[in-house]
Order: sequence, then structure tokens, then C-alpha cells
Amino acid sequence: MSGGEQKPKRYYVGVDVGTGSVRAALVDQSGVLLAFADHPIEKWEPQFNHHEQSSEDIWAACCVVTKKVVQGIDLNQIRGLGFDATCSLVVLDKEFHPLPVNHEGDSRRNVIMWLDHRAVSQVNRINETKHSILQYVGGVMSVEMQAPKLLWLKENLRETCWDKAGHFFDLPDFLSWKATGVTARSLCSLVCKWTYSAEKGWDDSFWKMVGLEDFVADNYSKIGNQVLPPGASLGNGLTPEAARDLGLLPGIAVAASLIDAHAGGLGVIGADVRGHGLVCEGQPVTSRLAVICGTSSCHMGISKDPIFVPGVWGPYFSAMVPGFWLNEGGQSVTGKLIDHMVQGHAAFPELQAKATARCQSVYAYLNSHLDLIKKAQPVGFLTVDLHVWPDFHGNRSPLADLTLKGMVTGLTLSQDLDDLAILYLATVQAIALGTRFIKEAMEAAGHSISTLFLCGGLSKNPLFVQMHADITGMPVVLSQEVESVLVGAAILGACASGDFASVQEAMAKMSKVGKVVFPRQEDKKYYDKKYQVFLKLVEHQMEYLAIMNDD
Ligand SMILES: Nc1ncnc2c1ncn2[C@@H]1O[C@H](COP(=O)(O)OP(=O)(O)O)[C@@H](O)[C@H]1O
Ligand SMILES: O=C(CO)[C@H](O)[C@H](O)COP(=O)(O)O
Repeated sequence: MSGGEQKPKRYYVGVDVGTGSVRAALVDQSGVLLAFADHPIEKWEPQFNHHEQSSEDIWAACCVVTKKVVQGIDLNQIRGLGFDATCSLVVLDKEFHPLPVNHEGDSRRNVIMWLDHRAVSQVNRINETKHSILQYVGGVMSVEMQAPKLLWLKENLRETCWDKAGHFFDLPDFLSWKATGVTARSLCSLVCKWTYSAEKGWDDSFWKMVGLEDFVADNYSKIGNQVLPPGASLGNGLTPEAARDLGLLPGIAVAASLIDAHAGGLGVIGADVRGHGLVCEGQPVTSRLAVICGTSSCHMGISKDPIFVPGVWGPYFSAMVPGFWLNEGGQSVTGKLIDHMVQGHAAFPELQAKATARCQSVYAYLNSHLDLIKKAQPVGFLTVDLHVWPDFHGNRSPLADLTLKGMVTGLTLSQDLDDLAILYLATVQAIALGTRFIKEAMEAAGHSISTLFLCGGLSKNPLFVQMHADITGMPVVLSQEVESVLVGAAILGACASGDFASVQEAMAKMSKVGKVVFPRQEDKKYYDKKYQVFLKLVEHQMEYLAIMNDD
């Protein structure tokens, strides 16, 4: 190419399937988002703790958003496509048609969502086996993982689902199969949610011991016996049929996928932090904790050697950043909890009306309302006598106890907007206190963490971000691109296209620091006390349980 001529730009499409919506972005080689689109997805809750979705509805939403972000672009410039998604379980028959995961026999609902807690009896029995594999999920398997859900299907829907099933996919792998026709699974999903070992493969003894010996007998063909690292190029790329659906050209590179939290991790953790006054500038990447905060929050810490943290998932080898071990802490409901607390309050209709009148989101309105009522004191001090324990959907980390419940102490007879705003603040603080609890558990086991990297829907909330900084005492880094989970998905597409030699290289070039929020050191003493109360809450909950269970 002669001196004056510009090389044609290279673009990647990232698709992120969250709990509530599907998002897509067109991203360039330096990680800049040029177009963004989102589309809601359907959810069903046919009974308490049963949460279902439709893989066809999800794929249709992927098509809508992808078509939107590539509008007006020369399709030849799009080099690669990457998917990430929640770790929900998709069930298809031998001809790849959806199978019902419900008693109603509704085959449209063929996805058991990640937050579904129907398989409690199954996970308890799995944990009772004390199989050595459980060391690699924090010592206790979560009801949100796939083995208990599979056992539930076998025990409860034998004829309508189990016997007819040909393929059980993690949602990220379903999407890459849909795009390419390749049934290979991503190392990320199999290691993190299916007990696969990057070093040793499947462990027959585990599946036999828990009553799922069927998979061993057919050499794991239904759950995956070809495994690829995230970002590897799949088959011959996009099939003509998928290309038509998505509005792209056939044959473009499609990457082996990631779970959504892991894509968020890739999107933020490798950024060049020079010049931001961050202590992690002189530290290894293992000093960074990526926190992906959406419906749930996931706390992703990496290490050179395996670290076993009780109650924190992992260590998983190469499941996020190749060559590093991953520990994944989490809180099962965070965004969903804030929505629940705010929407369930008596003053919610008034809040909605006032926010709408100001063309603001309810959260922006609440944040400015808190600023009004705080007077001269720091906003966080409004909750001196209101405390929340946030495990309304059990505790994922570090207690790994799905039976735990939410708690609120300090309620009054007030139901006005001030009351709602302060309850909202206490909920946000409880989530940040939970992050501190997880971070301390990780450090007690050997991690050394100095900096948080936040992304996901909740990172758009300045109060949530400031509370994470103040309560953990660590700076919080926000990326240049708010939608950094999509940058992670695009990094996969970029790697599959061959434009980068490694995931690490793509991470370094495509993730960028936007803003840093530092903790207010002067408030530390107050938050240390809040943390003390926070720990007391769960101690008391255990005591209540012991009293009530005592004969
Ligand atoms: N601009 C915003 N301000 C405050 N909270 C937000 C904002 N946008 C999203 N959220 C919160 O983020 C959560 C959803 O995050 P998102 O990353 O979209 O979730 P998911 O990936 O699970 O679909 C919601 O529960 C909502 O409370
Ligand atoms: O288990 C997880 C990652 O391992 C996630 O919590 C789950 O996939 C849901 O993510 P999100 O809150 O972004 O919808």
C-alpha cells in the first residue's frame, strides 16, 4: 500500500447476552465502540425459584441487535464475531430442536436460567459425595451450576426432556453453535460450570458418583467432548444461514465464547493504567479484581498459581485469561436486588412519576434526592441506623450457603420518598460490603488485591461506584467504554480473526481506562463500623436458625 493510502479499518462484532437483554456492539481494533444496540429477552418464572428462557427468543434478539450495529458499514471490514452469555442451560433434542425444561411441557421454554434454584435436593446430594472435584468450585458446588440442574431434569422430566435430549449447552456455547454449526464447547463454560478440568478433562468418577453416568457411557457427546479455548476460531466461521439471520457475511471468523462475567473481565482487567495515579501501576495484573455488576455481581481475580478460596469458585485454569488461574466470587442478586427493593417500596409510584417528569432514571433521581437530604454530612452516613444483609437469593460467596436470606434492620413507620432513598442507599452499601467480604476471603487465601475494575449495568450508577471505593478502601477503575463486557466479546472476535496473536495482546490494545474513583479515606472509620454490623447480621441469622431448629 502506498504512503498516503489508509489501510481499511477492521471491525469486530461483540454480542453479550445478559439476564434481561441482549446487547451488541461494533468495535474497532483499538476497542472503541462505534455502534451499540440492545433488545429485551423474555423470562418466565412459572414457580418460585424456577427461571426459564427461550433459546429461540435469545437468538432472535441477537439477530436484531447485530443487524442494527452493522447498518451502514461495509460488511467486508467486519473480521470477527464473539459471543458471551449468562451461564444458563440450553436443552435441545437430537435434531437440535428445543425441549421443555418445565412440567407444563412448553418447549419454547428450553433454558434453565443461571439463577434458577430448583435443584436444591440434587446439589445437596452432590455436595454430600465430597468428591475431590468440589475443591475446584470453592469446596461446595452451587445450585447455579449445571450438574445439579442436569440431575433435576433426569429425576423430574425423564420422558419429556431427559430421554429425548441430544445436546445440553451452556448458553455461550449454544450461540457459537448456532452461528457456526460447530458443537465444540468453550473451555470457559465447561471448566467453570460443568466440572471439566483444563488439565485432566472430564472425571468419569464424578458423573458416576452423582447419578449422571449416562454422560460417561456416550463419551460426553451430549455435553461436549471437543473443547476449545475462548477466542479460538470455530470451524469455517459463520454459516450462510446464520449470516442471513445476523446480517453479516458468511465465513467471517466466529470465536469460542465466554460466560458474560468472564467477557467483562477480559474487557477491563488488562488495561494500561499508566498515568492514573493507581498503585496497581507498579504491580502485577494479579493485583486487579474485575467486578462485573449486572443482575448479579461476579468478582474475578487471577493468579499465576492455583489458590483455593473456601466459598469462592475455582481455581479454574485458563478460564478467563489464558495461562492464569481464575477465582470467581459472586453475589447472586445485586442489580436485581436493588430493583426489587426500590420497586417494592410504597413510594415507588411517586418516585417513578417524579423521575419521569425530570426525564431521569429512577436511580439518577434517587441519587440526587439523597444529595438533597444528606445536608452537610457525607451521603453514606444516612444509614447509620439502617443495615441490610443482601442475600435475598442465598449467598454465593464467600459463605456458599444458598439457604441464607435477606435481612433489614432499622425500619420505621415511614413510607415516603426519603425512606425509599435511604433504603436504596443501604442496599447499595450492603452489596459493596459483600464485595469487601469476598475480597477479604480471597486475600486470606493468598490473593493480593489493590484495585477494583468495575463494569456492567450497575457501574453506570455513580453512587454504586463511590460506595464500592469507600467501603473496600480501594480505587475503582471504570473503562473508557461503559459497555466493556461488549469489548470483551469483541476481543474474542478479534482473536478468532487472527488480527491479534493472543488474548493478552488484544486485551492490552482494546481495553482502556476511562475514569478512576478514589475512596474517601476520611469516611473509613464509619464504613469499618458498618462492616462490623454487616458481619454481625449473618452471625445473628445463623443464631436465629439454630434457635428455631433446636428441639
Ligand atoms: N444507568 C443506570 N443507573 C443505575 N443502575 C443501572 C443503570 N443501568 C442499569 N442499571 C442496573 O444494572 C442492572 C442490569 O445490569 P446489566 O449489566 O444490564 O444486567 P444483565 O447483564 O444481567 O442483563 C439493573 O438491575 C439495573 O438496576
Ligand atoms: O454466574 C455468572 C457468571 O459465572 C453470572 O452471574 C451469570 O451468568 C449472570 O450474569 P449477569 O448478572 O451479568 O446477568
